Amino acid sequence: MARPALEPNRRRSLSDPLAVALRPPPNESPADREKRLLEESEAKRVSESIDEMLSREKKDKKTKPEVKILLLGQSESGKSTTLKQFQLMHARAAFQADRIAWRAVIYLNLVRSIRRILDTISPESDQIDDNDEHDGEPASIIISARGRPAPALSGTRVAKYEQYRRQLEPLKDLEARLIRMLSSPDDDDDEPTQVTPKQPNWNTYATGNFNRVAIGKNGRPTPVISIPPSRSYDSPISPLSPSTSHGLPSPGGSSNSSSRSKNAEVSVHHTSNWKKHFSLRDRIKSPKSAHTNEIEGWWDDPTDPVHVLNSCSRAMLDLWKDPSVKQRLKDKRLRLEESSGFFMDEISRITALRYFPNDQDVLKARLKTMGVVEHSFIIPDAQRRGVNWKIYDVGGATNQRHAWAPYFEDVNAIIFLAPISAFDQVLTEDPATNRLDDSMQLWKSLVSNKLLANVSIILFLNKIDLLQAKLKSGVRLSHYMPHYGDKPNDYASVSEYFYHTFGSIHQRFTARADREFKIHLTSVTDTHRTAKIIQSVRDIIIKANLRSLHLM
Ligand SMILES: Nc1nc2c(ncn2[C@@H]2O[C@H](COP(=O)(O)OP(=O)(O)OP(=O)(O)O)[C@@H](O)[C@H]2O)c(=O)[nH]1
Ligand SMILES: [Mg+2]
Repeated sequence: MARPALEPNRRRSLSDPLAVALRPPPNESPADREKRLLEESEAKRVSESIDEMLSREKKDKKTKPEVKILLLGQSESGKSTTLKQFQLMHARAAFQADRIAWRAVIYLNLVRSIRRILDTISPESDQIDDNDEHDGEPASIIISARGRPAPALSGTRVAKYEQYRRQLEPLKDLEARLIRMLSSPDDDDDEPTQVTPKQPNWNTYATGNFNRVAIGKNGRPTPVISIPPSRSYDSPISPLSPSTSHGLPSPGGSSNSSSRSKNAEVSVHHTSNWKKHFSLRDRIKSPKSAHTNEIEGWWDDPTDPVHVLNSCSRAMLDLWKDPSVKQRLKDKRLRLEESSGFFMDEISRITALRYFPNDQDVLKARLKTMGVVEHSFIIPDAQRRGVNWKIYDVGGATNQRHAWAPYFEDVNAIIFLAPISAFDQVLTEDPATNRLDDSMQLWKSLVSNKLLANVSIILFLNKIDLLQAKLKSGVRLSHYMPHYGDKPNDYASVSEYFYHTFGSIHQRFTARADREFKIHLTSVTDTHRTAKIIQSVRDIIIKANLRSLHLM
């Protein structure tokens, strides 16, 4: 039998193992040969079209501008709130679709405020003050000097305390239930156990020594989920029980270990699907009716948390309006109005059966971030081309900061938030550290970080509304920052002082003096004001980005 003609590549490279492997069988029939050649030609066509697709994507990626932004700052500085403002501006439909899911968080914020009040006014809290003066310090309590809390005063007794406690007892179970609903079954396992330094050595990441966190996709740390394990709420230490309250509660825990677990802040990672229980999807009969108030919704479901809240509404209002309660909170120096997730002035609206959160409620709702959450937006540039913005919202608590560094490498801009109203507060997770000190240290280490030398930085001196209220109420900055001296204690002088202080830290320590750098005085819960600031941030970032593209 005649030997089939050698394929050209065969002739060239018989010793090539790949060519040998691809060599057709020696006794190939003409029909088999034709079939093989057809298959080979089809495979070649497919392979070429994949190559073409890949190269097109690569080209697209090169030409389609992309901007990466990191939101940084200590816990409760306002990072997630800033992100919500971006969503409001650039993904409004999705933001509004999610509003109903925030109902659970807002309920929980409200219930926790009630518990903080009850714990603070309980007669037992005086014993704790006497025995354990400085433990269990809430984040919003006044501290007497940099770091040391002022002794709490016993003062006024609340005559109706027992009555309030009894009437509000159902909220105890509701709190545990809301936490269970917000958490997913697997979340408990993800409680971060690492003890990390406040200021991780981010530079070690650049030298390849960064091995503290589990590395996930893209070589970045895998995000963690943390919801206080429900067992701490099922434990005999009952959140609302007068006989078991320990110290003053705080929004995120206290230095007292037992109260720390019961007060641990609820935090949910985006992967935990916390929105599912409160979305409208399964409840509305006709989606259209959502706009006409005709929906048959959660208020028809007797198991919905709103019923417990609604039945406790009167007692909540009485508690909050009671002058002896107000005085007691003042004596104990608990300024609840300043704390995260404050809804006490809207009890009637929020506990109404048909309560539907508005935009402002969502901005005020507090849910602590764990890990790093990526959000994408298409934002038009000056030429109306869609630019892909990736914004990373990180957890700011000290045990979360180790996860920031892997994002430093390819980020274009950082929005750093420093809550300047917090000059008289301490970190929830570390009551020995003044919040403003912590913000300044963080700021210094970021601006001097060589990995970030080419990154534009926008500084938000945030919570100016709270700063204004605090100064007006007579709290003196010089009491906490002796450097401030006898300058006027008004908003204009104090905000200028912070503007100058943070600005000069940048000037002295920056890794690159000519980077794009801008400072804004912000109140990121204020939509109108923040929209304007975001617009200017957008312009700065796009300008800096274009410049770097041209330089490349
Ligand atoms: N009054 C007022 N409240 C603010 C401001 N910025 C943020 N908040 C509130 O402060 C709380 C904490 O804000 P978040 O945005 O959750 O803080 P975060 O920086 O994301 O905190 P972590 O996730 O723990 O790192 C929320 O209840 C916000 O509504 C502000 O400028 N003024
Ligand atoms: Mg957050």
